[in-house]
Parts: sequence; C-alpha cells; structure tokens
Amino acid sequence: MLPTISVLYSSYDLLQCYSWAVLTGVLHVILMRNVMDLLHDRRLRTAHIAELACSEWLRCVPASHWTPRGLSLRRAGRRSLSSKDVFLLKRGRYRDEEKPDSTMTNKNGMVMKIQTPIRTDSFKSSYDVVGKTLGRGKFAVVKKCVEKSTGKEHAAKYLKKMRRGQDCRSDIIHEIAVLEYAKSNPFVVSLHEVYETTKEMILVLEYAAGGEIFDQCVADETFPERDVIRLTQQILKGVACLHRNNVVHLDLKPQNILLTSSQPLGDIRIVDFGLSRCMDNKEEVREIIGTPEYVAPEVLNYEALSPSTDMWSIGVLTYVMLTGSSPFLGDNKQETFLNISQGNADYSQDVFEGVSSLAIDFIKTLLVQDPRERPSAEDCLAHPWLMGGSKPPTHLHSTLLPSQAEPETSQSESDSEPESPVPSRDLLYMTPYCSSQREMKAIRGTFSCDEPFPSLPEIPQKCVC
Ligand SMILES: Nc1ncnc2c1ncn2[C@@H]1O[C@H](COP(=O)(O)OP(=O)(O)OP(=O)(O)O)[C@@H](O)[C@H]1O
Repeated sequence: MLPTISVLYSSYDLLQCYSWAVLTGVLHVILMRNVMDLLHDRRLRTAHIAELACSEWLRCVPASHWTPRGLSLRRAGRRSLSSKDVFLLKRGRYRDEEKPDSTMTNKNGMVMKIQTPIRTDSFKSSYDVVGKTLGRGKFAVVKKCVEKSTGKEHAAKYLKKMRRGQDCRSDIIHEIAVLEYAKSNPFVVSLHEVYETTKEMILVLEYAAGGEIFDQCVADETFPERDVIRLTQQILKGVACLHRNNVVHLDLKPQNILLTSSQPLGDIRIVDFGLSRCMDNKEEVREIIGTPEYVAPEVLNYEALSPSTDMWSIGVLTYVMLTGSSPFLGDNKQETFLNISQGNADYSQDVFEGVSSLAIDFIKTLLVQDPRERPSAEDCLAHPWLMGGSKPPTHLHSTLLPSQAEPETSQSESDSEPESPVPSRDLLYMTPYCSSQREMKAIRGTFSCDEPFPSLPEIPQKCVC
C-alpha cells in the first residue's frame, strides 16, 4: 500500500511540475509576443522603448527578435517592466501625442491647423528691426529683430500670402504647424511668435547668429573633418526626430542648415519647412519639389517621396561640407538632373584631398539611387565614421550597424556676430500628385522621445525565464 501511495504522490508532484512548466511556457510566449509587438510599434516614444529594452525581464529575448533601435537601447538597462506597463503600452496609453494628427493633414501632407495664436497687432510695436537682411527666399525675407520687452534677438521671417496671384496662406500655416511639432527638437529653429498683416505673415524665429553652413564651407574654407562629423551628427539627430514624427523636410541643403554661432563653431539649426510634408496620412506624396542640386532621383522620377528623400540630401550636404563642392552640379539644370539620375559624383582624391575613406564611405551609403537602400537617419548615427572609426566597414556600401553609441556631445552655444548671407535660390515648380497607400508603411517614423516612463510595479522575474 505504502509504495503505491508514494508512487501516486510522486506522479502528482511530477504532474504539478509539468503543469507549472507548461503554464510558465504559455505565459512566456504570450507576454513575449506582446512585447515584440510593442517593440515594433513605430508610434512609441523612444523613452518607452528604452524602458522596454532596458528591462531585465527581456534580456533572454534573442537578438534576432529586437528592432535595431530596441537592441541599441537595451545597453542602458536599469529597470524591469511591469505587466501593467505592457498592458498600458499595448492600449496606446503612452503613444506620442506630438505627431501630426492625420485628420489635420490634407492629401499632400500639408497640415491645416496650428496652435500658436496669430497676433494681428503691430509687429513693430513689440519688435525693433535691426541690421541687414539675414536672408531672402522667393517669397520670404528674413530680418534680424529685437524684442522690446526682453531685449532678445530674433529672426523675423516675412512671408507673402499671395504668390503668383494665388493665396498661399495655407502653405504658411503648414510651415508654422511643422515648427510646432518640432518644438522639442533641439536642432530645429524654434518658433517664438506669429503675426499677420493683410499681405504677410511674420514668423518670429530663434536667431541663428552663425548664418548658413553654406557660407562657411563653400564661400570660406571647408570645415575640418572633425567639425563635419559633429555637424553631421546634429543634422542626423534633428532629422531623425523629424522622421520619427513623420515629417520629411524635402529641402535639406547648406542654405537651410544654420549655425548658432560661427566663431567658435556652434550648433546647427534646421530652417525652412516651406516644402516639408507630413507623411502620416494614407496617401503617397509625389511632387517635383526642392532645389535642383540637392534633389533625390525619386523626385526627378515622380516617385513616392519618403524620409529616404531627405537622406539623399544629407549625403549631398556632407559631400559639400567636406569638399566645398556640390557633387551633381552641372553647367545647367538638365546636366545637373542627368548627373543625379546617373549618380555621377566624383569621389576622386583630387576632390576629397585629406578626407578619410570612412567619410567617403558614409556619403556613398546615402547617395544610392534606390531610396529603399538608403539607411535611416537613426542608422546613420551608427556609421563608423560618426563613431570615431571604431568599427570597420563590412563593405563599401553597407557599413551601417544598428545604433549603438551616443554620438559626441555638442559644443556649447555662444553669441557671436551674425553673418548676413544672401542665398540664391532655384526652386523647381511644384506638381502635387497623390496616389494610394502603399509606401506609407515604409515611411512611418520609428519612435519619438523625451518623456520619462512612469514608475510602476515590477513583473515577477520567474514568470519568464
Ligand atoms: N532663424 C534664422 N536666423 C538667422 N538667419 C535665418 C533664420 N532663418 C532664415 N535665415 C536666413 O534667411 C534665409 C532664407 O530663409 P528661409 O530659407 O527660411 O526662407 P525661404 O523659405 O527659403 O524662402 P522661400 O521658400 O520663399 O525661398 C536662410 O537661408 C538664412 O540665411
């Protein structure tokens, strides 16, 4: 009798253990699936993904399951994740609220609503316009001004509402809206106030005293490579943040990258969102838009625009900063377009004298014809050139690794004398054309940033491993 009872007991124990193991396994699979979904949810803020990625609880997940971003964030692990976090994240509790709301954008990716109050009182009663004109576009003049109440310097961008007989107020509203979305982006010029008169709108912007990088690297001497590395990192961080919020600039060029100071070389500020588009809606955006020298091949081919279109321009920008010459510029527009569509850029030692091969490799990874083959801004930050050459390229066109290192910190800002550049613009005409949804998935941003993850109870570790 006794042996029978003891056999029964041990089978019962065994059964209990077995059920426990099965239960744990099932729980593991369910939770892991939830988490993997979350890691691939492109609408989550970086901080939240970082928290997920940092979780001790997730350390057993194989690397192949991680998004590159999640993988890179996993390094900073501090806290584990609670089941409540997973639940709330799953229900969208922590999703980004700053992104362009697709109900506010039209088919061409133009935002139609803004939050900034529009002042209709006299601009000159609050600001003194001082010094020379800072810059000029086709329909805009930018002047330095000083706010009377604070004595603070700003740049006032005067934009005409009527352009070639057409009311373009909505274009200006879109530009304001994009600046609003980018207000937490440290590398985008900040918007202070907006005024409106019968003929114009005045955008009171942060003043970038260092002027355009164009004047520094084309008119003056080219930057030393270490400065280009720092500026490129900042451009990439700024653009990555825009792309995470589904905003594509579409006119990145040395005239639209300003500096907070020139001596010492300050930080960058991205300006001119007049051609930018919000690609959050369900439509593809195809437009002939941009500045000939800097446009990507897909623009010339009437193909769908995407964040990769900006990445091409960053390749051109880096080329210009390092060499002082424009890679595709021909004697006329036709020649320039031909050079772009054939990828005729000169990478010879004559042009890149004294420039590292990693820098050239970085440019080559971006100046590829197929937009799908261009790395994202986030990925670019992990290129060996920007990581101090610490990782050798695997081959010439694919040196990009998942972002794993924090790029160099930026130099501090300082207030030096402003430059007074007068850019020459050559904008192409615009032909809006939209079709269906297909490419939108590819151009969705990844994650947004900057919000701390709330403190919540931790999930018991034994549930998983
Ligand atoms: N915040 C600023 N601080 C200093 N200079 C600025 C600032 N914003 C613009 N500028 C100068 O003014 C120039 C023109 O500005 P911007 O590019 O915004 O106008 P624009 O939109 O190109 O005009 P358009 O689209 O009609 O051609 C810039 O290239 C730059 O030199």
